[in-house]
Amino acid sequence: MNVSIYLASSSPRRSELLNQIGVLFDRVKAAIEEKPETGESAQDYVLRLALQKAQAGFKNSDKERPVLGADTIIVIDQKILEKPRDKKHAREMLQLLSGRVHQVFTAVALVQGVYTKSTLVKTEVSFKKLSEQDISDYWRSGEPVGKAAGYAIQGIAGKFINNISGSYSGVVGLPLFETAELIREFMEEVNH
Ligand SMILES: Cc1cn([C@H]2C[C@H](O)[C@@H](COP(=O)(O)OP(=O)(O)OP(=O)(O)O)O2)c(=O)[nH]c1=O
Repeated sequence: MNVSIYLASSSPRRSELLNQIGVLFDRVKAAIEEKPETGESAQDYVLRLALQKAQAGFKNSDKERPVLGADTIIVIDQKILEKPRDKKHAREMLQLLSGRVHQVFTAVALVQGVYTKSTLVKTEVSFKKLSEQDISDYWRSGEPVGKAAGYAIQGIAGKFINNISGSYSGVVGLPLFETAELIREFMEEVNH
C-alpha cells in the first residue's frame, strides 16, 4: 500500500502488523484515559478509545497525514476485560476465560482534521479448560503483562486456544483486512 500515515500506538504488535501490509508510518504519542462511562456498551467504548487515541495523536502530529488509533478489549459475561493490573487480576481473568468462548473487539480509527473514519471487528475465541498450573506457569512466563485479558494468541497462549472465528490479526491488535480497507476508503474520501 503506497500510503504514509502516523500510528498513535506504543504497541509493538500494531507496528509489526502495519508493516506486514506495507503501510508506511511514523509513530506519534497519544496518552488517553481508558475507562468505560456508565452505561456505555463494550462496542461504543472500544470505538471511542480508538478514536480518542487517533485524535490525541493528531494533536501531537504535524497534521500532514492521517493518524491511526486502535484499541482491543475482551468481553465475557457482559464484562469488559482489559490489561491485567497484577498477578491476581490476570488469574481472575484467565479463570473466567477457561473452557469457554469469549469475544475480542478491536476498533480502528483514522483521523485527519475534520475527517474521521472507524471500524469495529469482532472475533470469537474459544479457550480449553485451564488448570491452576497452566495459569501460574503462564503468569510466570511474563506474557500476560500488557495484553488485553492477560493473554497473547500469538504467543504461548496459542496452545490454550482451540477455535477462533473472525480475525486473527484483530485479536493480536490490528485486523489487517479491515485496516487496509479503512485506509483505502479514507484516502478516497479525503482526496475526493
Ligand atoms: C487478546 C490479545 C491482546 N493483545 C494485545 C494487543 C494490544 O497491544 C493489547 C491491548 O491493549 P490496548 O489498550 O488495545 O493497546 P496498548 O495499550 O497495548 O497500545 P496502544 O494503546 O499504545 O495502541 O493487548 C495481544 O497482543 N494478543 C492477544 O491475543
